[in-house]
Amino acid sequence: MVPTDAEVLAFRPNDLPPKLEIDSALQWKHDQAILAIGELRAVLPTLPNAGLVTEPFSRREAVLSSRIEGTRTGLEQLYVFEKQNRSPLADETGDDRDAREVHNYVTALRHGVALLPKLPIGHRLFCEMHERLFDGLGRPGVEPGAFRRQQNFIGRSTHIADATFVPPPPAELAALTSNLERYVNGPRTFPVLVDIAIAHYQFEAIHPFADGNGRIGRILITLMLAETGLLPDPLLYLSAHFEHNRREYYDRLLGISRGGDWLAWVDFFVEGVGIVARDAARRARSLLALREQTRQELQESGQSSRLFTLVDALFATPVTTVNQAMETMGLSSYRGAQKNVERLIQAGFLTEITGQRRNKVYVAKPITDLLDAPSA
Ligand SMILES: Nc1ncnc2c1ncn2[C@@H]1O[C@H](COP(=O)(O)OP(=O)(O)OP(=O)(O)O)[C@@H](O)[C@H]1O
Repeated sequence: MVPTDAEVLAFRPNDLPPKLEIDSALQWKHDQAILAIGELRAVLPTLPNAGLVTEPFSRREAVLSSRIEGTRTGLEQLYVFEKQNRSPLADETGDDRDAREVHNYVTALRHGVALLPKLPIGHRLFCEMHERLFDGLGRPGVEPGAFRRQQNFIGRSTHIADATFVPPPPAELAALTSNLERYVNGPRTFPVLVDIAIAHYQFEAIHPFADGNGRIGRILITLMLAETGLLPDPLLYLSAHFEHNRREYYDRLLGISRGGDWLAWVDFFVEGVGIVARDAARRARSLLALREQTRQELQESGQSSRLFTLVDALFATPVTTVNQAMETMGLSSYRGAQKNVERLIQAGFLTEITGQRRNKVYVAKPITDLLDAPSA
């Protein structure tokens, strides 16, 4: 514990690595999780292209990770925001910030992945992603891309004295982050998923930003998973597991700071990896099956192969407009594109969602439903 200028004691996490004994039960769970990742990896060569899953999975992650912290934007609204740069929810609230924040998560994640070959996972990379996460949000007290200069705390009350957890004071952040950076980029200390669980906890315990720590820390998990080479693309996201078990997620993190209970957290994390990897493999297979079925139905009803181009584009981004469809299909006539969109509406594949006379937006509901479906 270290003093703060708010007259409460703050928690300073110990430098990594922690003292941790991996027992045979945890090792077994770890091996099962690695097998589940292998199951997901095995689906990839059967896909026409990786974008069929990487694009939609990153959107699903953005929605779920942001939802842990209370945003309301769903998958469909995110897609519409990306298409129109405005949120359908803004009609009720006049406020686009919720959707923009989820969209920013996609951008921050993508930016982090793009920087991976150039930067070590650490201070600069975290700040680069944080800058994207808060871009254009104008959140008071948050400096996008910069570590906090103030003491912060976690808890329901607005008084630090009643906080559940008080992270280290700003003066400690640089040294703690350097230690985390050395750990993350150094040789593995524990089995790989255990090291990633440790890094996520440490990042959350440091809580280097005024806001956005949960989300940057969850992107850190995906970046570390991508670095392991277990999967060729960033495809594995833990937010569904954390969102589903939010209380336990928070309690397990707190359990380390309060009682050094690393095992319970690592066990919860590793089990989660197995669950989300199997779920991702199932979802990828279902997407592929839906694509095959849709193509077959269109073929049987004598549709042109141009329409398949549109269907395939919808699997990467399940929202379109007539103008966009025209471009995707390489058509020169608006009317021609409109006819094709109507064919997909009749086939039950596209649904208009704005209810407007102009600027109509069409969503491929069979795809968004499949992505939105709760984990089995
Ligand atoms: N006891 C705890 N110790 C350390 N980290 C915790 C603890 N409880 C929760 N957390 C982490 O802190 C995150 C919340 O921190 P923060 O508010 O900075 O993140 P966020 O992504 O911005 O969320 P929000 O959108 O609410 O601001 C949680 O998502 C979780 O990852």
